[in-house]
Amino acid sequence: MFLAIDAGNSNVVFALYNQESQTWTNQFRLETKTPKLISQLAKKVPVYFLEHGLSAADIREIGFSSVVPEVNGLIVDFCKNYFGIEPFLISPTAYNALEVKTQRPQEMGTDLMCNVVAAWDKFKQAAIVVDFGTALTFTVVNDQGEVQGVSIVPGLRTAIKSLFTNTSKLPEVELKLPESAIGKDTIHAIQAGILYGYTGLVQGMVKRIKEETKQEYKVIATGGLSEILTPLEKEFDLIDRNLTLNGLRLITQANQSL
Ligand SMILES: Nc1ncnc2c1ncn2[C@@H]1O[C@H](COP(=O)(O)OP(=O)(O)O)[C@@H](O)[C@H]1O
Ligand SMILES: CC(C)(COP(=O)(O)O)[C@@H](O)C(=O)NCCC(=O)O
Ligand SMILES: [K+]
Repeated sequence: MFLAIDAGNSNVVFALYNQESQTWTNQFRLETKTPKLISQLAKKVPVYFLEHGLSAADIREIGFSSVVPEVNGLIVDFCKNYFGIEPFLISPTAYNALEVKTQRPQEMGTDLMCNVVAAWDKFKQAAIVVDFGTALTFTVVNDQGEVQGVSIVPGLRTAIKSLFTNTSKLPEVELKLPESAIGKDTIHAIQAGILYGYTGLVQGMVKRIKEETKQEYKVIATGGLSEILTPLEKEFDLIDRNLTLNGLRLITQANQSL
């Protein structure tokens, strides 16, 4: 089995891929925060394997994407100790098939690179990948398979947290779309502002990118919060939570023989 490890700013996702059935068979998340991650790696991973009838020896190869360099050492050491495997750490330039046409290709988050590699593999067309993670990102690939660049705003939960931490009276609210854009109490006011506001933000960004580049795109959503903004459903050609994992697999595959 192939193991994909995707370290984002909120969660480290572990996902197991069965090459014979070509499916992701198992998936679990740990919290990225470092003190918690150390104990979670040591406890939750072995327990998960045990509970699901899996053995560390089932894992033949590991692909690792991280946008949180602080945790890389911990995860690499864990992989060496528990699986006896040195993971393949993805870099933004690890996938030669897609050229990164930005000023500093090395700066681009490897999760975003995984996203566009998976999008290109699926559609072979110009695409905008919208990733609803800790950050909300738009990554653009043109019809030649060239990565054009990225736009970044605070993610939905990050935006709600920032209101809560920067004000005296605003609570942290649930990510739930209210019926009206006009709030009738504080909780609804925040939900209305964030959820309808972000709906407009995503629509506006997609429109702006299309206008600037005079091109049509497949628009693909991914990330843990990709299904919260239900009014956006018609904007997306595809919502695929496994997009990053699929890209991680394709990049690892292109670099080593799976
Ligand atoms: N299956 C899920 N259901 C609900 N919330 C989720 C789920 N998966 C992730 N989330 C939440 O979505 C947010 C973004 O997650 P994710 O896309 O994994 O972010 P990152 O890549 O930045 O770690 C986090 O707050 C996470 O807890
Ligand atoms: C933009 C991101 C913070 C998104 O991270 P995530 O929300 O998945 O945790 C990450 O891809 C990152 O740190 N990128 C580096 C900057 C760049 O892509 O240009
Ligand atoms: K991510």
